[in-house]
Amino acid sequence: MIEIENLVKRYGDVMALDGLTLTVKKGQIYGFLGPNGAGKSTAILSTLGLIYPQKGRIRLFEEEVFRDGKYNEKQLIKAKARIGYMPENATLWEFLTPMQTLDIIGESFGLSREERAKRARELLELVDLWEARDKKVGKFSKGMKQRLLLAQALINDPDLLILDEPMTGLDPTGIAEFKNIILRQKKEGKTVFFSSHILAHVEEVCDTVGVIVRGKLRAEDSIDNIKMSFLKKVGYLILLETDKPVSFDGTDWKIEKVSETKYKITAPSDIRPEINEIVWNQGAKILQLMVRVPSLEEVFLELVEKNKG
Ligand SMILES: Nc1ncnc2c1ncn2[C@@H]1O[C@H](COP(=O)(O)OP(=O)(O)OP(=O)(O)O)[C@@H](O)[C@H]1O
Repeated sequence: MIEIENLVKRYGDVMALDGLTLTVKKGQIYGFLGPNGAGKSTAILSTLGLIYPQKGRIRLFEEEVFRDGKYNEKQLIKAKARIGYMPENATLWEFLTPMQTLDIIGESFGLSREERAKRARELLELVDLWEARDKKVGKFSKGMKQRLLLAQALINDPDLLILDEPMTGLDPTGIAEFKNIILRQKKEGKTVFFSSHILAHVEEVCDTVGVIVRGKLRAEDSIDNIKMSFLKKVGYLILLETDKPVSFDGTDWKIEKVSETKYKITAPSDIRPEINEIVWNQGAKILQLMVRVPSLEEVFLELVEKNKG
């Protein structure tokens, strides 16, 4: 659905995208994760043809829309008819009701009066705002506003939804509600690409995560696979029964002696068989061996730290 290749965007001296490459496949919920200023909004704005990168390629729905500084306007317009976009920090007309808001947006997409009324009802039910359909938006909570913005993005029944930081500023209930709506989109066969700098937003809901740091993608995979690739950093916490210290000389493992019988070991692969052998050969016994799989949070922070420059 989205293929970005070696995209470069400079704002004066600031290198916002430094050869960004990423792929979003049909039916995915793709979490575009990165710290503040990493280049997420720049990538999204480029995908929508709203800013001019200097180099690279962008394909949408398998058609090239951008190459080396130029958009193919015809293809871009065609692609955008199939995209729903929710910008970061978007504002609503506070003095209008959700019905009026969706009516105006529907009209701008060329929907007839009947279509607009039908679509508004479907969408307001979907985002759980039907009861509030005739209330002024100005009185809404942040969560209600975000859900209305999402309904707005869905007005043209898009195949691809692009959401820039949609959950920022929501409370836990708001986040849970938003995640549910996103999951429902996937069930309907839609593809969702959304950015966040908060890890908890992408965990649970995304099947694929791309991590951008300083304008480059540093990892792109399923959450499980990203964690697996960090298995080399897995730590084993070992409890031994021994009357003398055990030596791990000759291994390249990182050993931290917590006490005479307790060791924390970090190793680049699954070393469980070797640990057994070493300990056994020195007359000691393993009482407990715990594997410490890193959380996505740790993986993310590590990626950010490693690529900070
Ligand atoms: N219009 C602009 N003019 C100059 N520099 C800009 C402009 N827009 C963004 N930048 C810079 O480009 C870099 C990437 O910004 P971008 O907004 O794409 O990051 P982001 O990952 O979306 O950040 P956030 O999570 O804070 O929204 C940052 O250093 C930012 O300051």
